[in-house]
Amino acid sequence: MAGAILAIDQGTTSSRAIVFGSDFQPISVGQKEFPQHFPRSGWVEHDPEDLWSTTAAVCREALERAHIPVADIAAIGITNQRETAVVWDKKTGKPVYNAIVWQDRRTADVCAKLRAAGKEKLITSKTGLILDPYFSGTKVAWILDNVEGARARAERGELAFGTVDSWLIWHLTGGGKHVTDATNASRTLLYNIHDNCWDEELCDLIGVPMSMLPEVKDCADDFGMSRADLFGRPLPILGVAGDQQAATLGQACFEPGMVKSTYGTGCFALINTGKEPVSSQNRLLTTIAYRLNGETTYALEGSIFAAGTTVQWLRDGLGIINSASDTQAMAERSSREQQIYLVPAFVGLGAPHWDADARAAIYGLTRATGPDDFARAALESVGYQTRDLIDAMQADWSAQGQTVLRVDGGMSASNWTMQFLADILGAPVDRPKVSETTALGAAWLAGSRAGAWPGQTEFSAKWLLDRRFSPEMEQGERDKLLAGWRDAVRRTRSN
Ligand SMILES: Nc1ncnc2c1ncn2[C@@H]1O[C@H](COP(=O)(O)OP(=O)(O)O)[C@@H](O)[C@H]1O
Ligand SMILES: O=P(O)(O)OC[C@H](O)CO
Repeated sequence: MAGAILAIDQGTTSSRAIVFGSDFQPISVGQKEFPQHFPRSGWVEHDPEDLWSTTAAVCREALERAHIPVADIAAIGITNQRETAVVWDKKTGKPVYNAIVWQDRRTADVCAKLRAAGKEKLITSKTGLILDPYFSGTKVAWILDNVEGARARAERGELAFGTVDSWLIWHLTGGGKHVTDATNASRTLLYNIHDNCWDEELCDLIGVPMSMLPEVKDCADDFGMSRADLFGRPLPILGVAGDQQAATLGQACFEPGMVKSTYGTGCFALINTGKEPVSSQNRLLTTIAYRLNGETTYALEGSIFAAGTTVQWLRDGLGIINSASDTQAMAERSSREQQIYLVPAFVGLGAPHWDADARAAIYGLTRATGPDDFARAALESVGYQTRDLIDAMQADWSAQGQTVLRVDGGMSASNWTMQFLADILGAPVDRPKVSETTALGAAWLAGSRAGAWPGQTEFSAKWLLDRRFSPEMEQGERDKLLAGWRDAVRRTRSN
């Protein structure tokens, strides 16, 4: 099948590769988990060598399982966990420290100092981001300041910084290319999203020498050729986007006002706001949705740190479920008499609260509360948090109008959760047939650049609905539940 694409999805907990046919359907998948390192409370690291070795292995696995000649692969597309920072030696390709992961909070004090120095407004106006340890810039500076000799080496031009896409491309191309795309660059705190370039003032302020930074390309662009020995022949890398932006493309959210929400470990909702960046009054992020043919399309993003991870906590922390899908029957059994609220601030609260010090809490327990009610509260917390994001989006951008939410990610498989989401939003929730929207978005970038896949209009027309969840809840009930949720969040916040 000519026109097939190898899509790499390097995520927080696993590396995946999917071969898509020219009909946009997955042909084969390879997936490998890798170790998470938690050296101290609030620190999260990955070994960069693991990111690369698992990626190379899953690519080979997917290619073998596809049972098609490698010559039929038109291109490689890459999508990745965003913000995670890798610093390596330009000569040897060896990392100088582990990758510091997006969830890592170690630079909270650096952010607090910058805030106290009155720098947040400047940073937000240029980057569209909030001054938070979530983003790459302060993580890179931490490596330079804490690994012996690293800052001097960086200043001599010997070290490279990259988000995970850059690190993978460096290795895929045999160390020849130090590149990234505009979406990944827009998550670093170092990139000016209005001028579309690295920002010297921000690099000075945060302490990252500009010689470390990769060249920034469009999302569909020439990122180099893979080494001939890796997959049997060199393959062109023609598409790159951060995973949430890739999901936005895979969901064909090309029109202003279209919004997608991805439910994996966390939840990330992006609304396409068109060619003009909308600056948020409600603590959402302004970010680059995609850059194609030199033209930038922007999005407002709401990032929530706990969605599927709350279900994992029911399994691994409380031991009340064996597998994530058990929650469906439990939530169905739970009595509405039991109105408990779980605010899943396990690593603080993300948008729109940005409260790094809040910790999770449960309210409304009685002697009759049981495991079924905990499961329901966990699933409901995902709906409530999404509602908070959508409210913020509507307040920021009046052009939005009626919301139809396109959903994807592992947790969107939960029918109960998706129905509650529609109920609490009071708006329809659409789940597509292809659940691998993140990888599909990367594949579309590469496939369209290769000329093997169609452009936006035809691709959008092929987006197929699996199921629409329509709101069934009475307005009075919704208002009552939301009032209880807001009260629970207020009591959980540290600020
Ligand atoms: N049927 C289900 N019901 C509830 N949660 C689910 C279900 N299936 C998967 N999940 C949750 O979805 C998450 C996995 O989604 P995935 O998109 O693979 O995440 P990631 O890419 O962040 O690793 C897990 O946290 C899991 O608990
Ligand atoms: O790897 P995921 O799917 O958990 O996504 C991580 C996000 O890109 C973090 O911003």
